[in-house]
Amino acid sequence: MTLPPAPPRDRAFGHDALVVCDNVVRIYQTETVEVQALQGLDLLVDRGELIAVVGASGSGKSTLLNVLAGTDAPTAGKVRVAGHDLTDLTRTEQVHYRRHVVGFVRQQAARNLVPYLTAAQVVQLPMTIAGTPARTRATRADELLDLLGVAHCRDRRPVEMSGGEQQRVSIAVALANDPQLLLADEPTGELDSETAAEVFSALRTVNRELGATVVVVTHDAAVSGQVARTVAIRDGRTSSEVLRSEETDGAPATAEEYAVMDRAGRVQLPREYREALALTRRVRLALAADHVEIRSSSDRDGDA
Ligand SMILES: Nc1ncnc2c1ncn2[C@@H]1O[C@H](COP(=O)(O)OP(=O)(O)OP(=O)(O)O)[C@@H](O)[C@H]1O
Repeated sequence: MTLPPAPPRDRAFGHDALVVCDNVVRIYQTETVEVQALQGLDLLVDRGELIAVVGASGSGKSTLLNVLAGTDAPTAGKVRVAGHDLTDLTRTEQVHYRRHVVGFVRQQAARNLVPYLTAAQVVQLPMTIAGTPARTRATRADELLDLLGVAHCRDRRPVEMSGGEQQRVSIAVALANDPQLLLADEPTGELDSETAAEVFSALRTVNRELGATVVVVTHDAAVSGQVARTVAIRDGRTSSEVLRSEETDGAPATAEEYAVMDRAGRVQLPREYREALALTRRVRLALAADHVEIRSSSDRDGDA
């Protein structure tokens, strides 16, 4: 068949995305073993998106967040966030990046807060370190606590707050220096489902009201069910994405799952598809008018 004319070539991969992961590899080397935590991961996140990252334990989710946070460096590949090339930062740039460009919320609220500081004081802490004037610090801390629905915790220390309140204050701390990217690693992991929904709703609020781009790692199916885009990581690579449309009057919300194709054209076929048609080693590809066919080549299997 005649191929349609090729579209113009892409500009630089993800040239207008806020987050660009291009073939990112992270290998942990210990004395006895080598673990490939990220194995050529590609990911683009646009400014203003809120995405969920899901995947089995050990698939590389936390490694990805640590790389994006600038606290871990990839072994190979490119990572760019808001124009900062994370594989090429000087010490000073690294400090600036972690202080101003990204905010991080960890699963354990205790690691986000300080036991002897009140909510207002702990939200002001990153601003003090950044040299923000006292009056601005106090006003911004109050505004953030208010936006996150925890203004009543202003003068309370962590022990005087519930788990959900602690995590909402943690989000305020992460947003103190107005980062462009907010990263959250299982922020609802230690909460019951009702409290988890409140914390997740707070993440949606900051995404909507402050325009922060949010990447949240979660095991919580309810969370990934509420975002427009869920990216699944398998064996250190992005393997599939679910895109959801919002419910509009009359039309129900829809969710559609897509396989991810990398820049070299590689797509991972789900195991159940491969098993159903006994697809192994080699397959036949054929281009049709609006799709590509993949067929078993079992008749020729066994060839060298
Ligand atoms: N510092 C490290 N040294 C050695 N191996 C590591 C290190 N950190 C992570 N790994 C390994 O890298 C792989 C990916 O780990 P990672 O923590 O990113 O997975 P995850 O998807 O976040 O898992 P979980 O959902 O359990 O938190 C795992 O096999 C893990 O054991």
